[in-house]
Amino acid sequence: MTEDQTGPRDSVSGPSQHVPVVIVGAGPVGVTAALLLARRGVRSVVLERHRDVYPLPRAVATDDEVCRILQAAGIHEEFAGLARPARGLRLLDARHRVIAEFLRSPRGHHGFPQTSMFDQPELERLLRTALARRPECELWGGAEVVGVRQEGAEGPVHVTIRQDGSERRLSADFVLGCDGAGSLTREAVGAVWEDLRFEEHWTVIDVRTGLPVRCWEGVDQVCAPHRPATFMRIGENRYRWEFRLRNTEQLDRELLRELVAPWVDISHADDFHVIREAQYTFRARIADRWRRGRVFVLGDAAHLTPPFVGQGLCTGLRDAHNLTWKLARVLQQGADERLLDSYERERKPHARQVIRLAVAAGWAMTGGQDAAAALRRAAVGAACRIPGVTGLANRNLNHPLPTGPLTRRSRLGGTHAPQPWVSADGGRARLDDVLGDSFAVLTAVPLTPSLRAVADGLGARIVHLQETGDDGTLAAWLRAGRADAALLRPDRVVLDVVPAGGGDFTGIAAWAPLLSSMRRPIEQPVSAPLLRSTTR
Ligand SMILES: O=C(O)/C=C/c1cccc(O)c1
Repeated sequence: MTEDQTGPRDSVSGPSQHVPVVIVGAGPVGVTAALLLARRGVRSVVLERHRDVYPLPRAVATDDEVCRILQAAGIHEEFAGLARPARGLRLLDARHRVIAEFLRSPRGHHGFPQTSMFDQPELERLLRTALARRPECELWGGAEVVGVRQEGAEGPVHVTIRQDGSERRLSADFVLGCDGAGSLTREAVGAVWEDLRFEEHWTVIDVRTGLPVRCWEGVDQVCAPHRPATFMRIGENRYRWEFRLRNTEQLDRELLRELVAPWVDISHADDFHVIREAQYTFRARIADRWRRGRVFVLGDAAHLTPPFVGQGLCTGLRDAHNLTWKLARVLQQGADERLLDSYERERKPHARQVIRLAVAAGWAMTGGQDAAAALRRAAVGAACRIPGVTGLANRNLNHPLPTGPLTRRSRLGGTHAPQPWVSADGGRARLDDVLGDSFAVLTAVPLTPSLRAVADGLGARIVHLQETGDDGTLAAWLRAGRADAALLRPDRVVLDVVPAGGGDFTGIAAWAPLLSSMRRPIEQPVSAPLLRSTTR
């Protein structure tokens, strides 16, 4: 990528420090990526142009898969202390009658509440505290990245940084651009936005109040083309409203009183403090490429989604989870760099689907003022048939990643394994805490020596379902997937299965060459039927 570089070429003299990974941007995606790498022993420097956490809230929601990612980063318990499980999402009509209700479970497939609300600055402080505990990570505040350039096809990436009035340079094996919508790294990757055709101006207000607020402890989406709105409780006495104002409107106290009246009466009250008011242009966009050479983009640098399904930050954290274990395998085990091609291939279709769902939800709230639109909205209540709105029922999108070398075609391939509580050391633990940070095999039957050798080649933990002491979730899941055993990637996605009745991992010929470590090649069994006895 020498010819497609961003920023000054060699304006900085002197030797540059080398680090395996440079992460541009210390928002939640960047810091989570650093923590996930650190858990695998990969060193990184996180560069952030601001010195402190941005003090105002932006993202407000996580789903259960994202809580699992925070678990992998080692902060889920602290996060639970500041998050508030939500009951779900309701679509209301202009008169605030419920048209459709999508309830979220307090314990979803991943073992966490399917929707939780939180305050972003609190999450960011938590992430940074966790980062400060890791010797593998450094966070450089006040460090603005002004150039990213890879030396040749195989060479290191040079990052030019402006800090305290002077420029310095870092070189890295890989650079992760977690630098948001205005990403400089995206330019370095040579990406352009694909417009997914949604652009609306909304006003977001965050409020602190002790007044009684009519609230069902979930998210309200008001589907009223003249006055669409979103409302949710974020904390003990913290609330968020989002309104699409008319072009001529100014949000003064009188208009605010009128807008929030369906939820709270502020006519005679002082105790209603707007702690933030911001104008946003909600957009739907996806970068046409997410990687060039050893430079990647993640989060808002790669995709922008309207907030109507609460998935903006979640999508970025999924990117970090998907990419970091692969990078670690390349850096530490000498795995083939083609492994990294799967990042964009797996993540982009999912991000696109999330954006489409958010656009559909936005359309349900705002689209059309004619009689046909009114009828369509009425139909939502009856059958939830507005295109995309049915997807809200399953908005945490536990749909399979596309089939590829690391997601073999089978009933379970590319899906996440569930996470029940299991027995551990005489107590109880979440499954992932027992599995550790690497690959894992969940098996209902004893493994043959050759399958065991494959698992060993991956450094996989082998867990026999008879011994997990879970509530039967795992056995039922394997049965439903018609599998005797499932091979899980470090991000808990099913890489491959041993089909019910025995056999080999079905796709080993595709994934073994990508995952092989230079130190410990994975041997492919010639024929490896499972032993059918129950003894080992
Ligand atoms: O579908 C859910 O459970 C939550 C959706 C959500 C969360 C946060 C903000 C939103 O506009 C929607």
